[in-house]
Amino acid sequence: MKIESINVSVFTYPTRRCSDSAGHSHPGEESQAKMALLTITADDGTCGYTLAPPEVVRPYVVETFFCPVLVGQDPFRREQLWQALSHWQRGSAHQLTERALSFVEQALWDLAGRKLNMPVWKLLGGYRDRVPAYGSTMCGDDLPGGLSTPEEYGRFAETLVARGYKAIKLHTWMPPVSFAPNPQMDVKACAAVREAVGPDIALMLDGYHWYSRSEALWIGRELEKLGFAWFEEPMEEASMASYAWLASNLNIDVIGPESLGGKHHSRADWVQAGACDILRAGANGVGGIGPCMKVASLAEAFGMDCEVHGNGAASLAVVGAIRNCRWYERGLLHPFLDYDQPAAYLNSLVDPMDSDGMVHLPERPGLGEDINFAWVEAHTVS
Ligand SMILES: O=C(O)[C@H](O)[C@@H](O)[C@@H](O)C(=O)NO
Ligand SMILES: [Mg+2]
Repeated sequence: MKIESINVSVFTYPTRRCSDSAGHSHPGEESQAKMALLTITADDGTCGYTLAPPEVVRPYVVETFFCPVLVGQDPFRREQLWQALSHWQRGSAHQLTERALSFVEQALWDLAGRKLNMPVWKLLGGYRDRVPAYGSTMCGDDLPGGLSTPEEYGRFAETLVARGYKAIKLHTWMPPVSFAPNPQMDVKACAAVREAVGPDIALMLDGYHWYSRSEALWIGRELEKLGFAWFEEPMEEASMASYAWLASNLNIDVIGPESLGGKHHSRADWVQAGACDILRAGANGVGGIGPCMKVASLAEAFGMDCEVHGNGAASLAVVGAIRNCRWYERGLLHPFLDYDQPAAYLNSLVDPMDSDGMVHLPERPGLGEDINFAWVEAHTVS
């Protein structure tokens, strides 16, 4: 079996999600967005697919890195192909990103699953066929009735518990919201949510990512009083020393790194430095499903959990495959948006959640995305 071609088609779809100047998503007016469908085709006709941001898998990346390394190769030799691409990264002048590496690697997993008629989460180990989800809110905003006050966070948390969530993670206010960053407001939102949902719902905070050590320490101690389960990315993750200092001064679990590069290598340094109590990695950012599994194994070897970052088929497959992850991150959620409504290019969600807050792993072969190929074809623009 050999890889014959790698293609990307970009298509449009309607969305009410928009990004602010810091790249965080919020609800907005309906607009047309673009998504890329990356397809790896083998010589026997088997295909592997991933959905990715068009800029991440743009033609230059496909032609300069993906095709020279993958075309003509056996698609089942994922580790060898991943190592080759990973080594090309150094000479790519930062053009071959870890997200690009993640998406092409995921397409190889999807191809393997489709060829073997098996869901990827079972190929990875198949630890469980359903996982508890936490509701991960969008960042705060200044939209009346949205997430503009602590009370609105509390009310939204009540609706999430009614939907079935047994855990909720708050992303609080960040610039460009006028009063952000604001440690006191962050804590007020956390207190309002704890008051609204009671003591039995697990709560976590993922706040402004550039607080000082002093600000982070104060917030962390307030979260301890509120019985929060973990404290996420309160400071610049490039400063591992700051996280080692914070983790040594707090009882609440400090989790990370999420946005830091370095794949599974940087995660090993964080464990060695005591910079976190819970490791973090997502299949879309750490270099793909394989590196994400390596981080999970590293965490397990040190008696730690690895809380997988982000929603989506690939991260969900990892969560379904391993024991040492307590939650699937389902989101991002907002009072104005219905997460349970699949995007126009999907026939159904890859992460449906029942009324007990359990997400059921897909039984479809491959990653399990239920892609509406007719929609993609009809709305392809390049
Ligand atoms: O863009 C981001 O910072 C992330 O996507 C973020 O919104 C969210 O996914 C996160 O931090 N999860 O933990
Ligand atoms: Mg986060």
